[in-house]
Amino acid sequence: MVDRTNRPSALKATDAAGPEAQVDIVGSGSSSKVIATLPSGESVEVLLFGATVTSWKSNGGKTENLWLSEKAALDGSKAVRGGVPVVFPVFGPPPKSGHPTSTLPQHGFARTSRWEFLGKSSAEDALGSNSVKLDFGLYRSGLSEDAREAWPLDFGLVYSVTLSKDSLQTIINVRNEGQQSFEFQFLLHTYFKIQDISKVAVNGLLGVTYVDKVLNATEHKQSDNSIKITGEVDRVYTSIPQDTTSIVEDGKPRFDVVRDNLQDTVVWNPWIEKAKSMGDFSPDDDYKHMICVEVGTVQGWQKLEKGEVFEGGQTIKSLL
Ligand SMILES: O=P(O)(O)OC[C@H]1O[C@H](O)[C@H](O)[C@@H](O)[C@@H]1O
Repeated sequence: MVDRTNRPSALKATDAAGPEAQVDIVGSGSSSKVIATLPSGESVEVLLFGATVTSWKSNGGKTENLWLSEKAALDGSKAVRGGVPVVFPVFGPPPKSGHPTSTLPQHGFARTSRWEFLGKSSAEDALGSNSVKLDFGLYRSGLSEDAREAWPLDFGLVYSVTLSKDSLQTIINVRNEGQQSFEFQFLLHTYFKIQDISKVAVNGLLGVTYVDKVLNATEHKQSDNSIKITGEVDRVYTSIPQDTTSIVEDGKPRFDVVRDNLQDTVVWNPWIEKAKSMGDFSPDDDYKHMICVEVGTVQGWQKLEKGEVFEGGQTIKSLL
């Protein structure tokens, strides 16, 4: 784990000799995005709207790892369909009443708020490869009036996106900056790009209890280590002891998703009808080319007292 303060370390250039990552801010207004590229060609793109990672290319920049709908709104008009939307402070539809998140929209406000780019820092790993960390911030002052009214609590989020040669790390740091305690849920709604859903399996959840949202929210225990996707899947796996969930394609490991201080994972594929019914999911049959494996803390609530900090996230490894 990195430091648990809520502010990113001062911008610091690497002491390492050799070229550093290139970081550019492109576009304007709600379409602004930060693009970082390593000297070896790998890259990441983060839209300030939602701090949504919309592209992550590994393998010298040749392999796109994230699925992004052709009709994803990238102009700040709605949450991005694809990439890595950040879900905070509530997952899914909020509780009907009686909770401070009750009047928030599905998946909360983080994915539809404009974040600040706080800066970059560079580092070199043990093998001498460069990596670059981009920090994004969202505070109460940055929320829409609606969100501020719906969730009248004082908080600070710093979201750090670190691009390395074969991995992407995305970590949230949540601080309670107010006088009273608050509760939240958090999830990274990662859309992985895959070649063919019929050849994909999600491994590493054996023995874990899950709620099946397709089967009327019934509770089950995962009895097979290998989950094949042959229809709509929407499952919330909770209290997972294993750190790593793997996406295997054609019998070969494709991605490892390593949880950091997060115990839950949602596995989602909308399949034929649901994909068709979503106006921003395109092309219709691209449910064949994506799988969401979403790490988070969504069972119950994380509680932060005044001044307390929570930190958690994921490291995703592209294994091609
Ligand atoms: O359409 P969205 O609000 O982006 O939600 C997309 C999906 O997110 C999660 O995976 C939930 O478990 C699903 O129930 C939901 O359909």
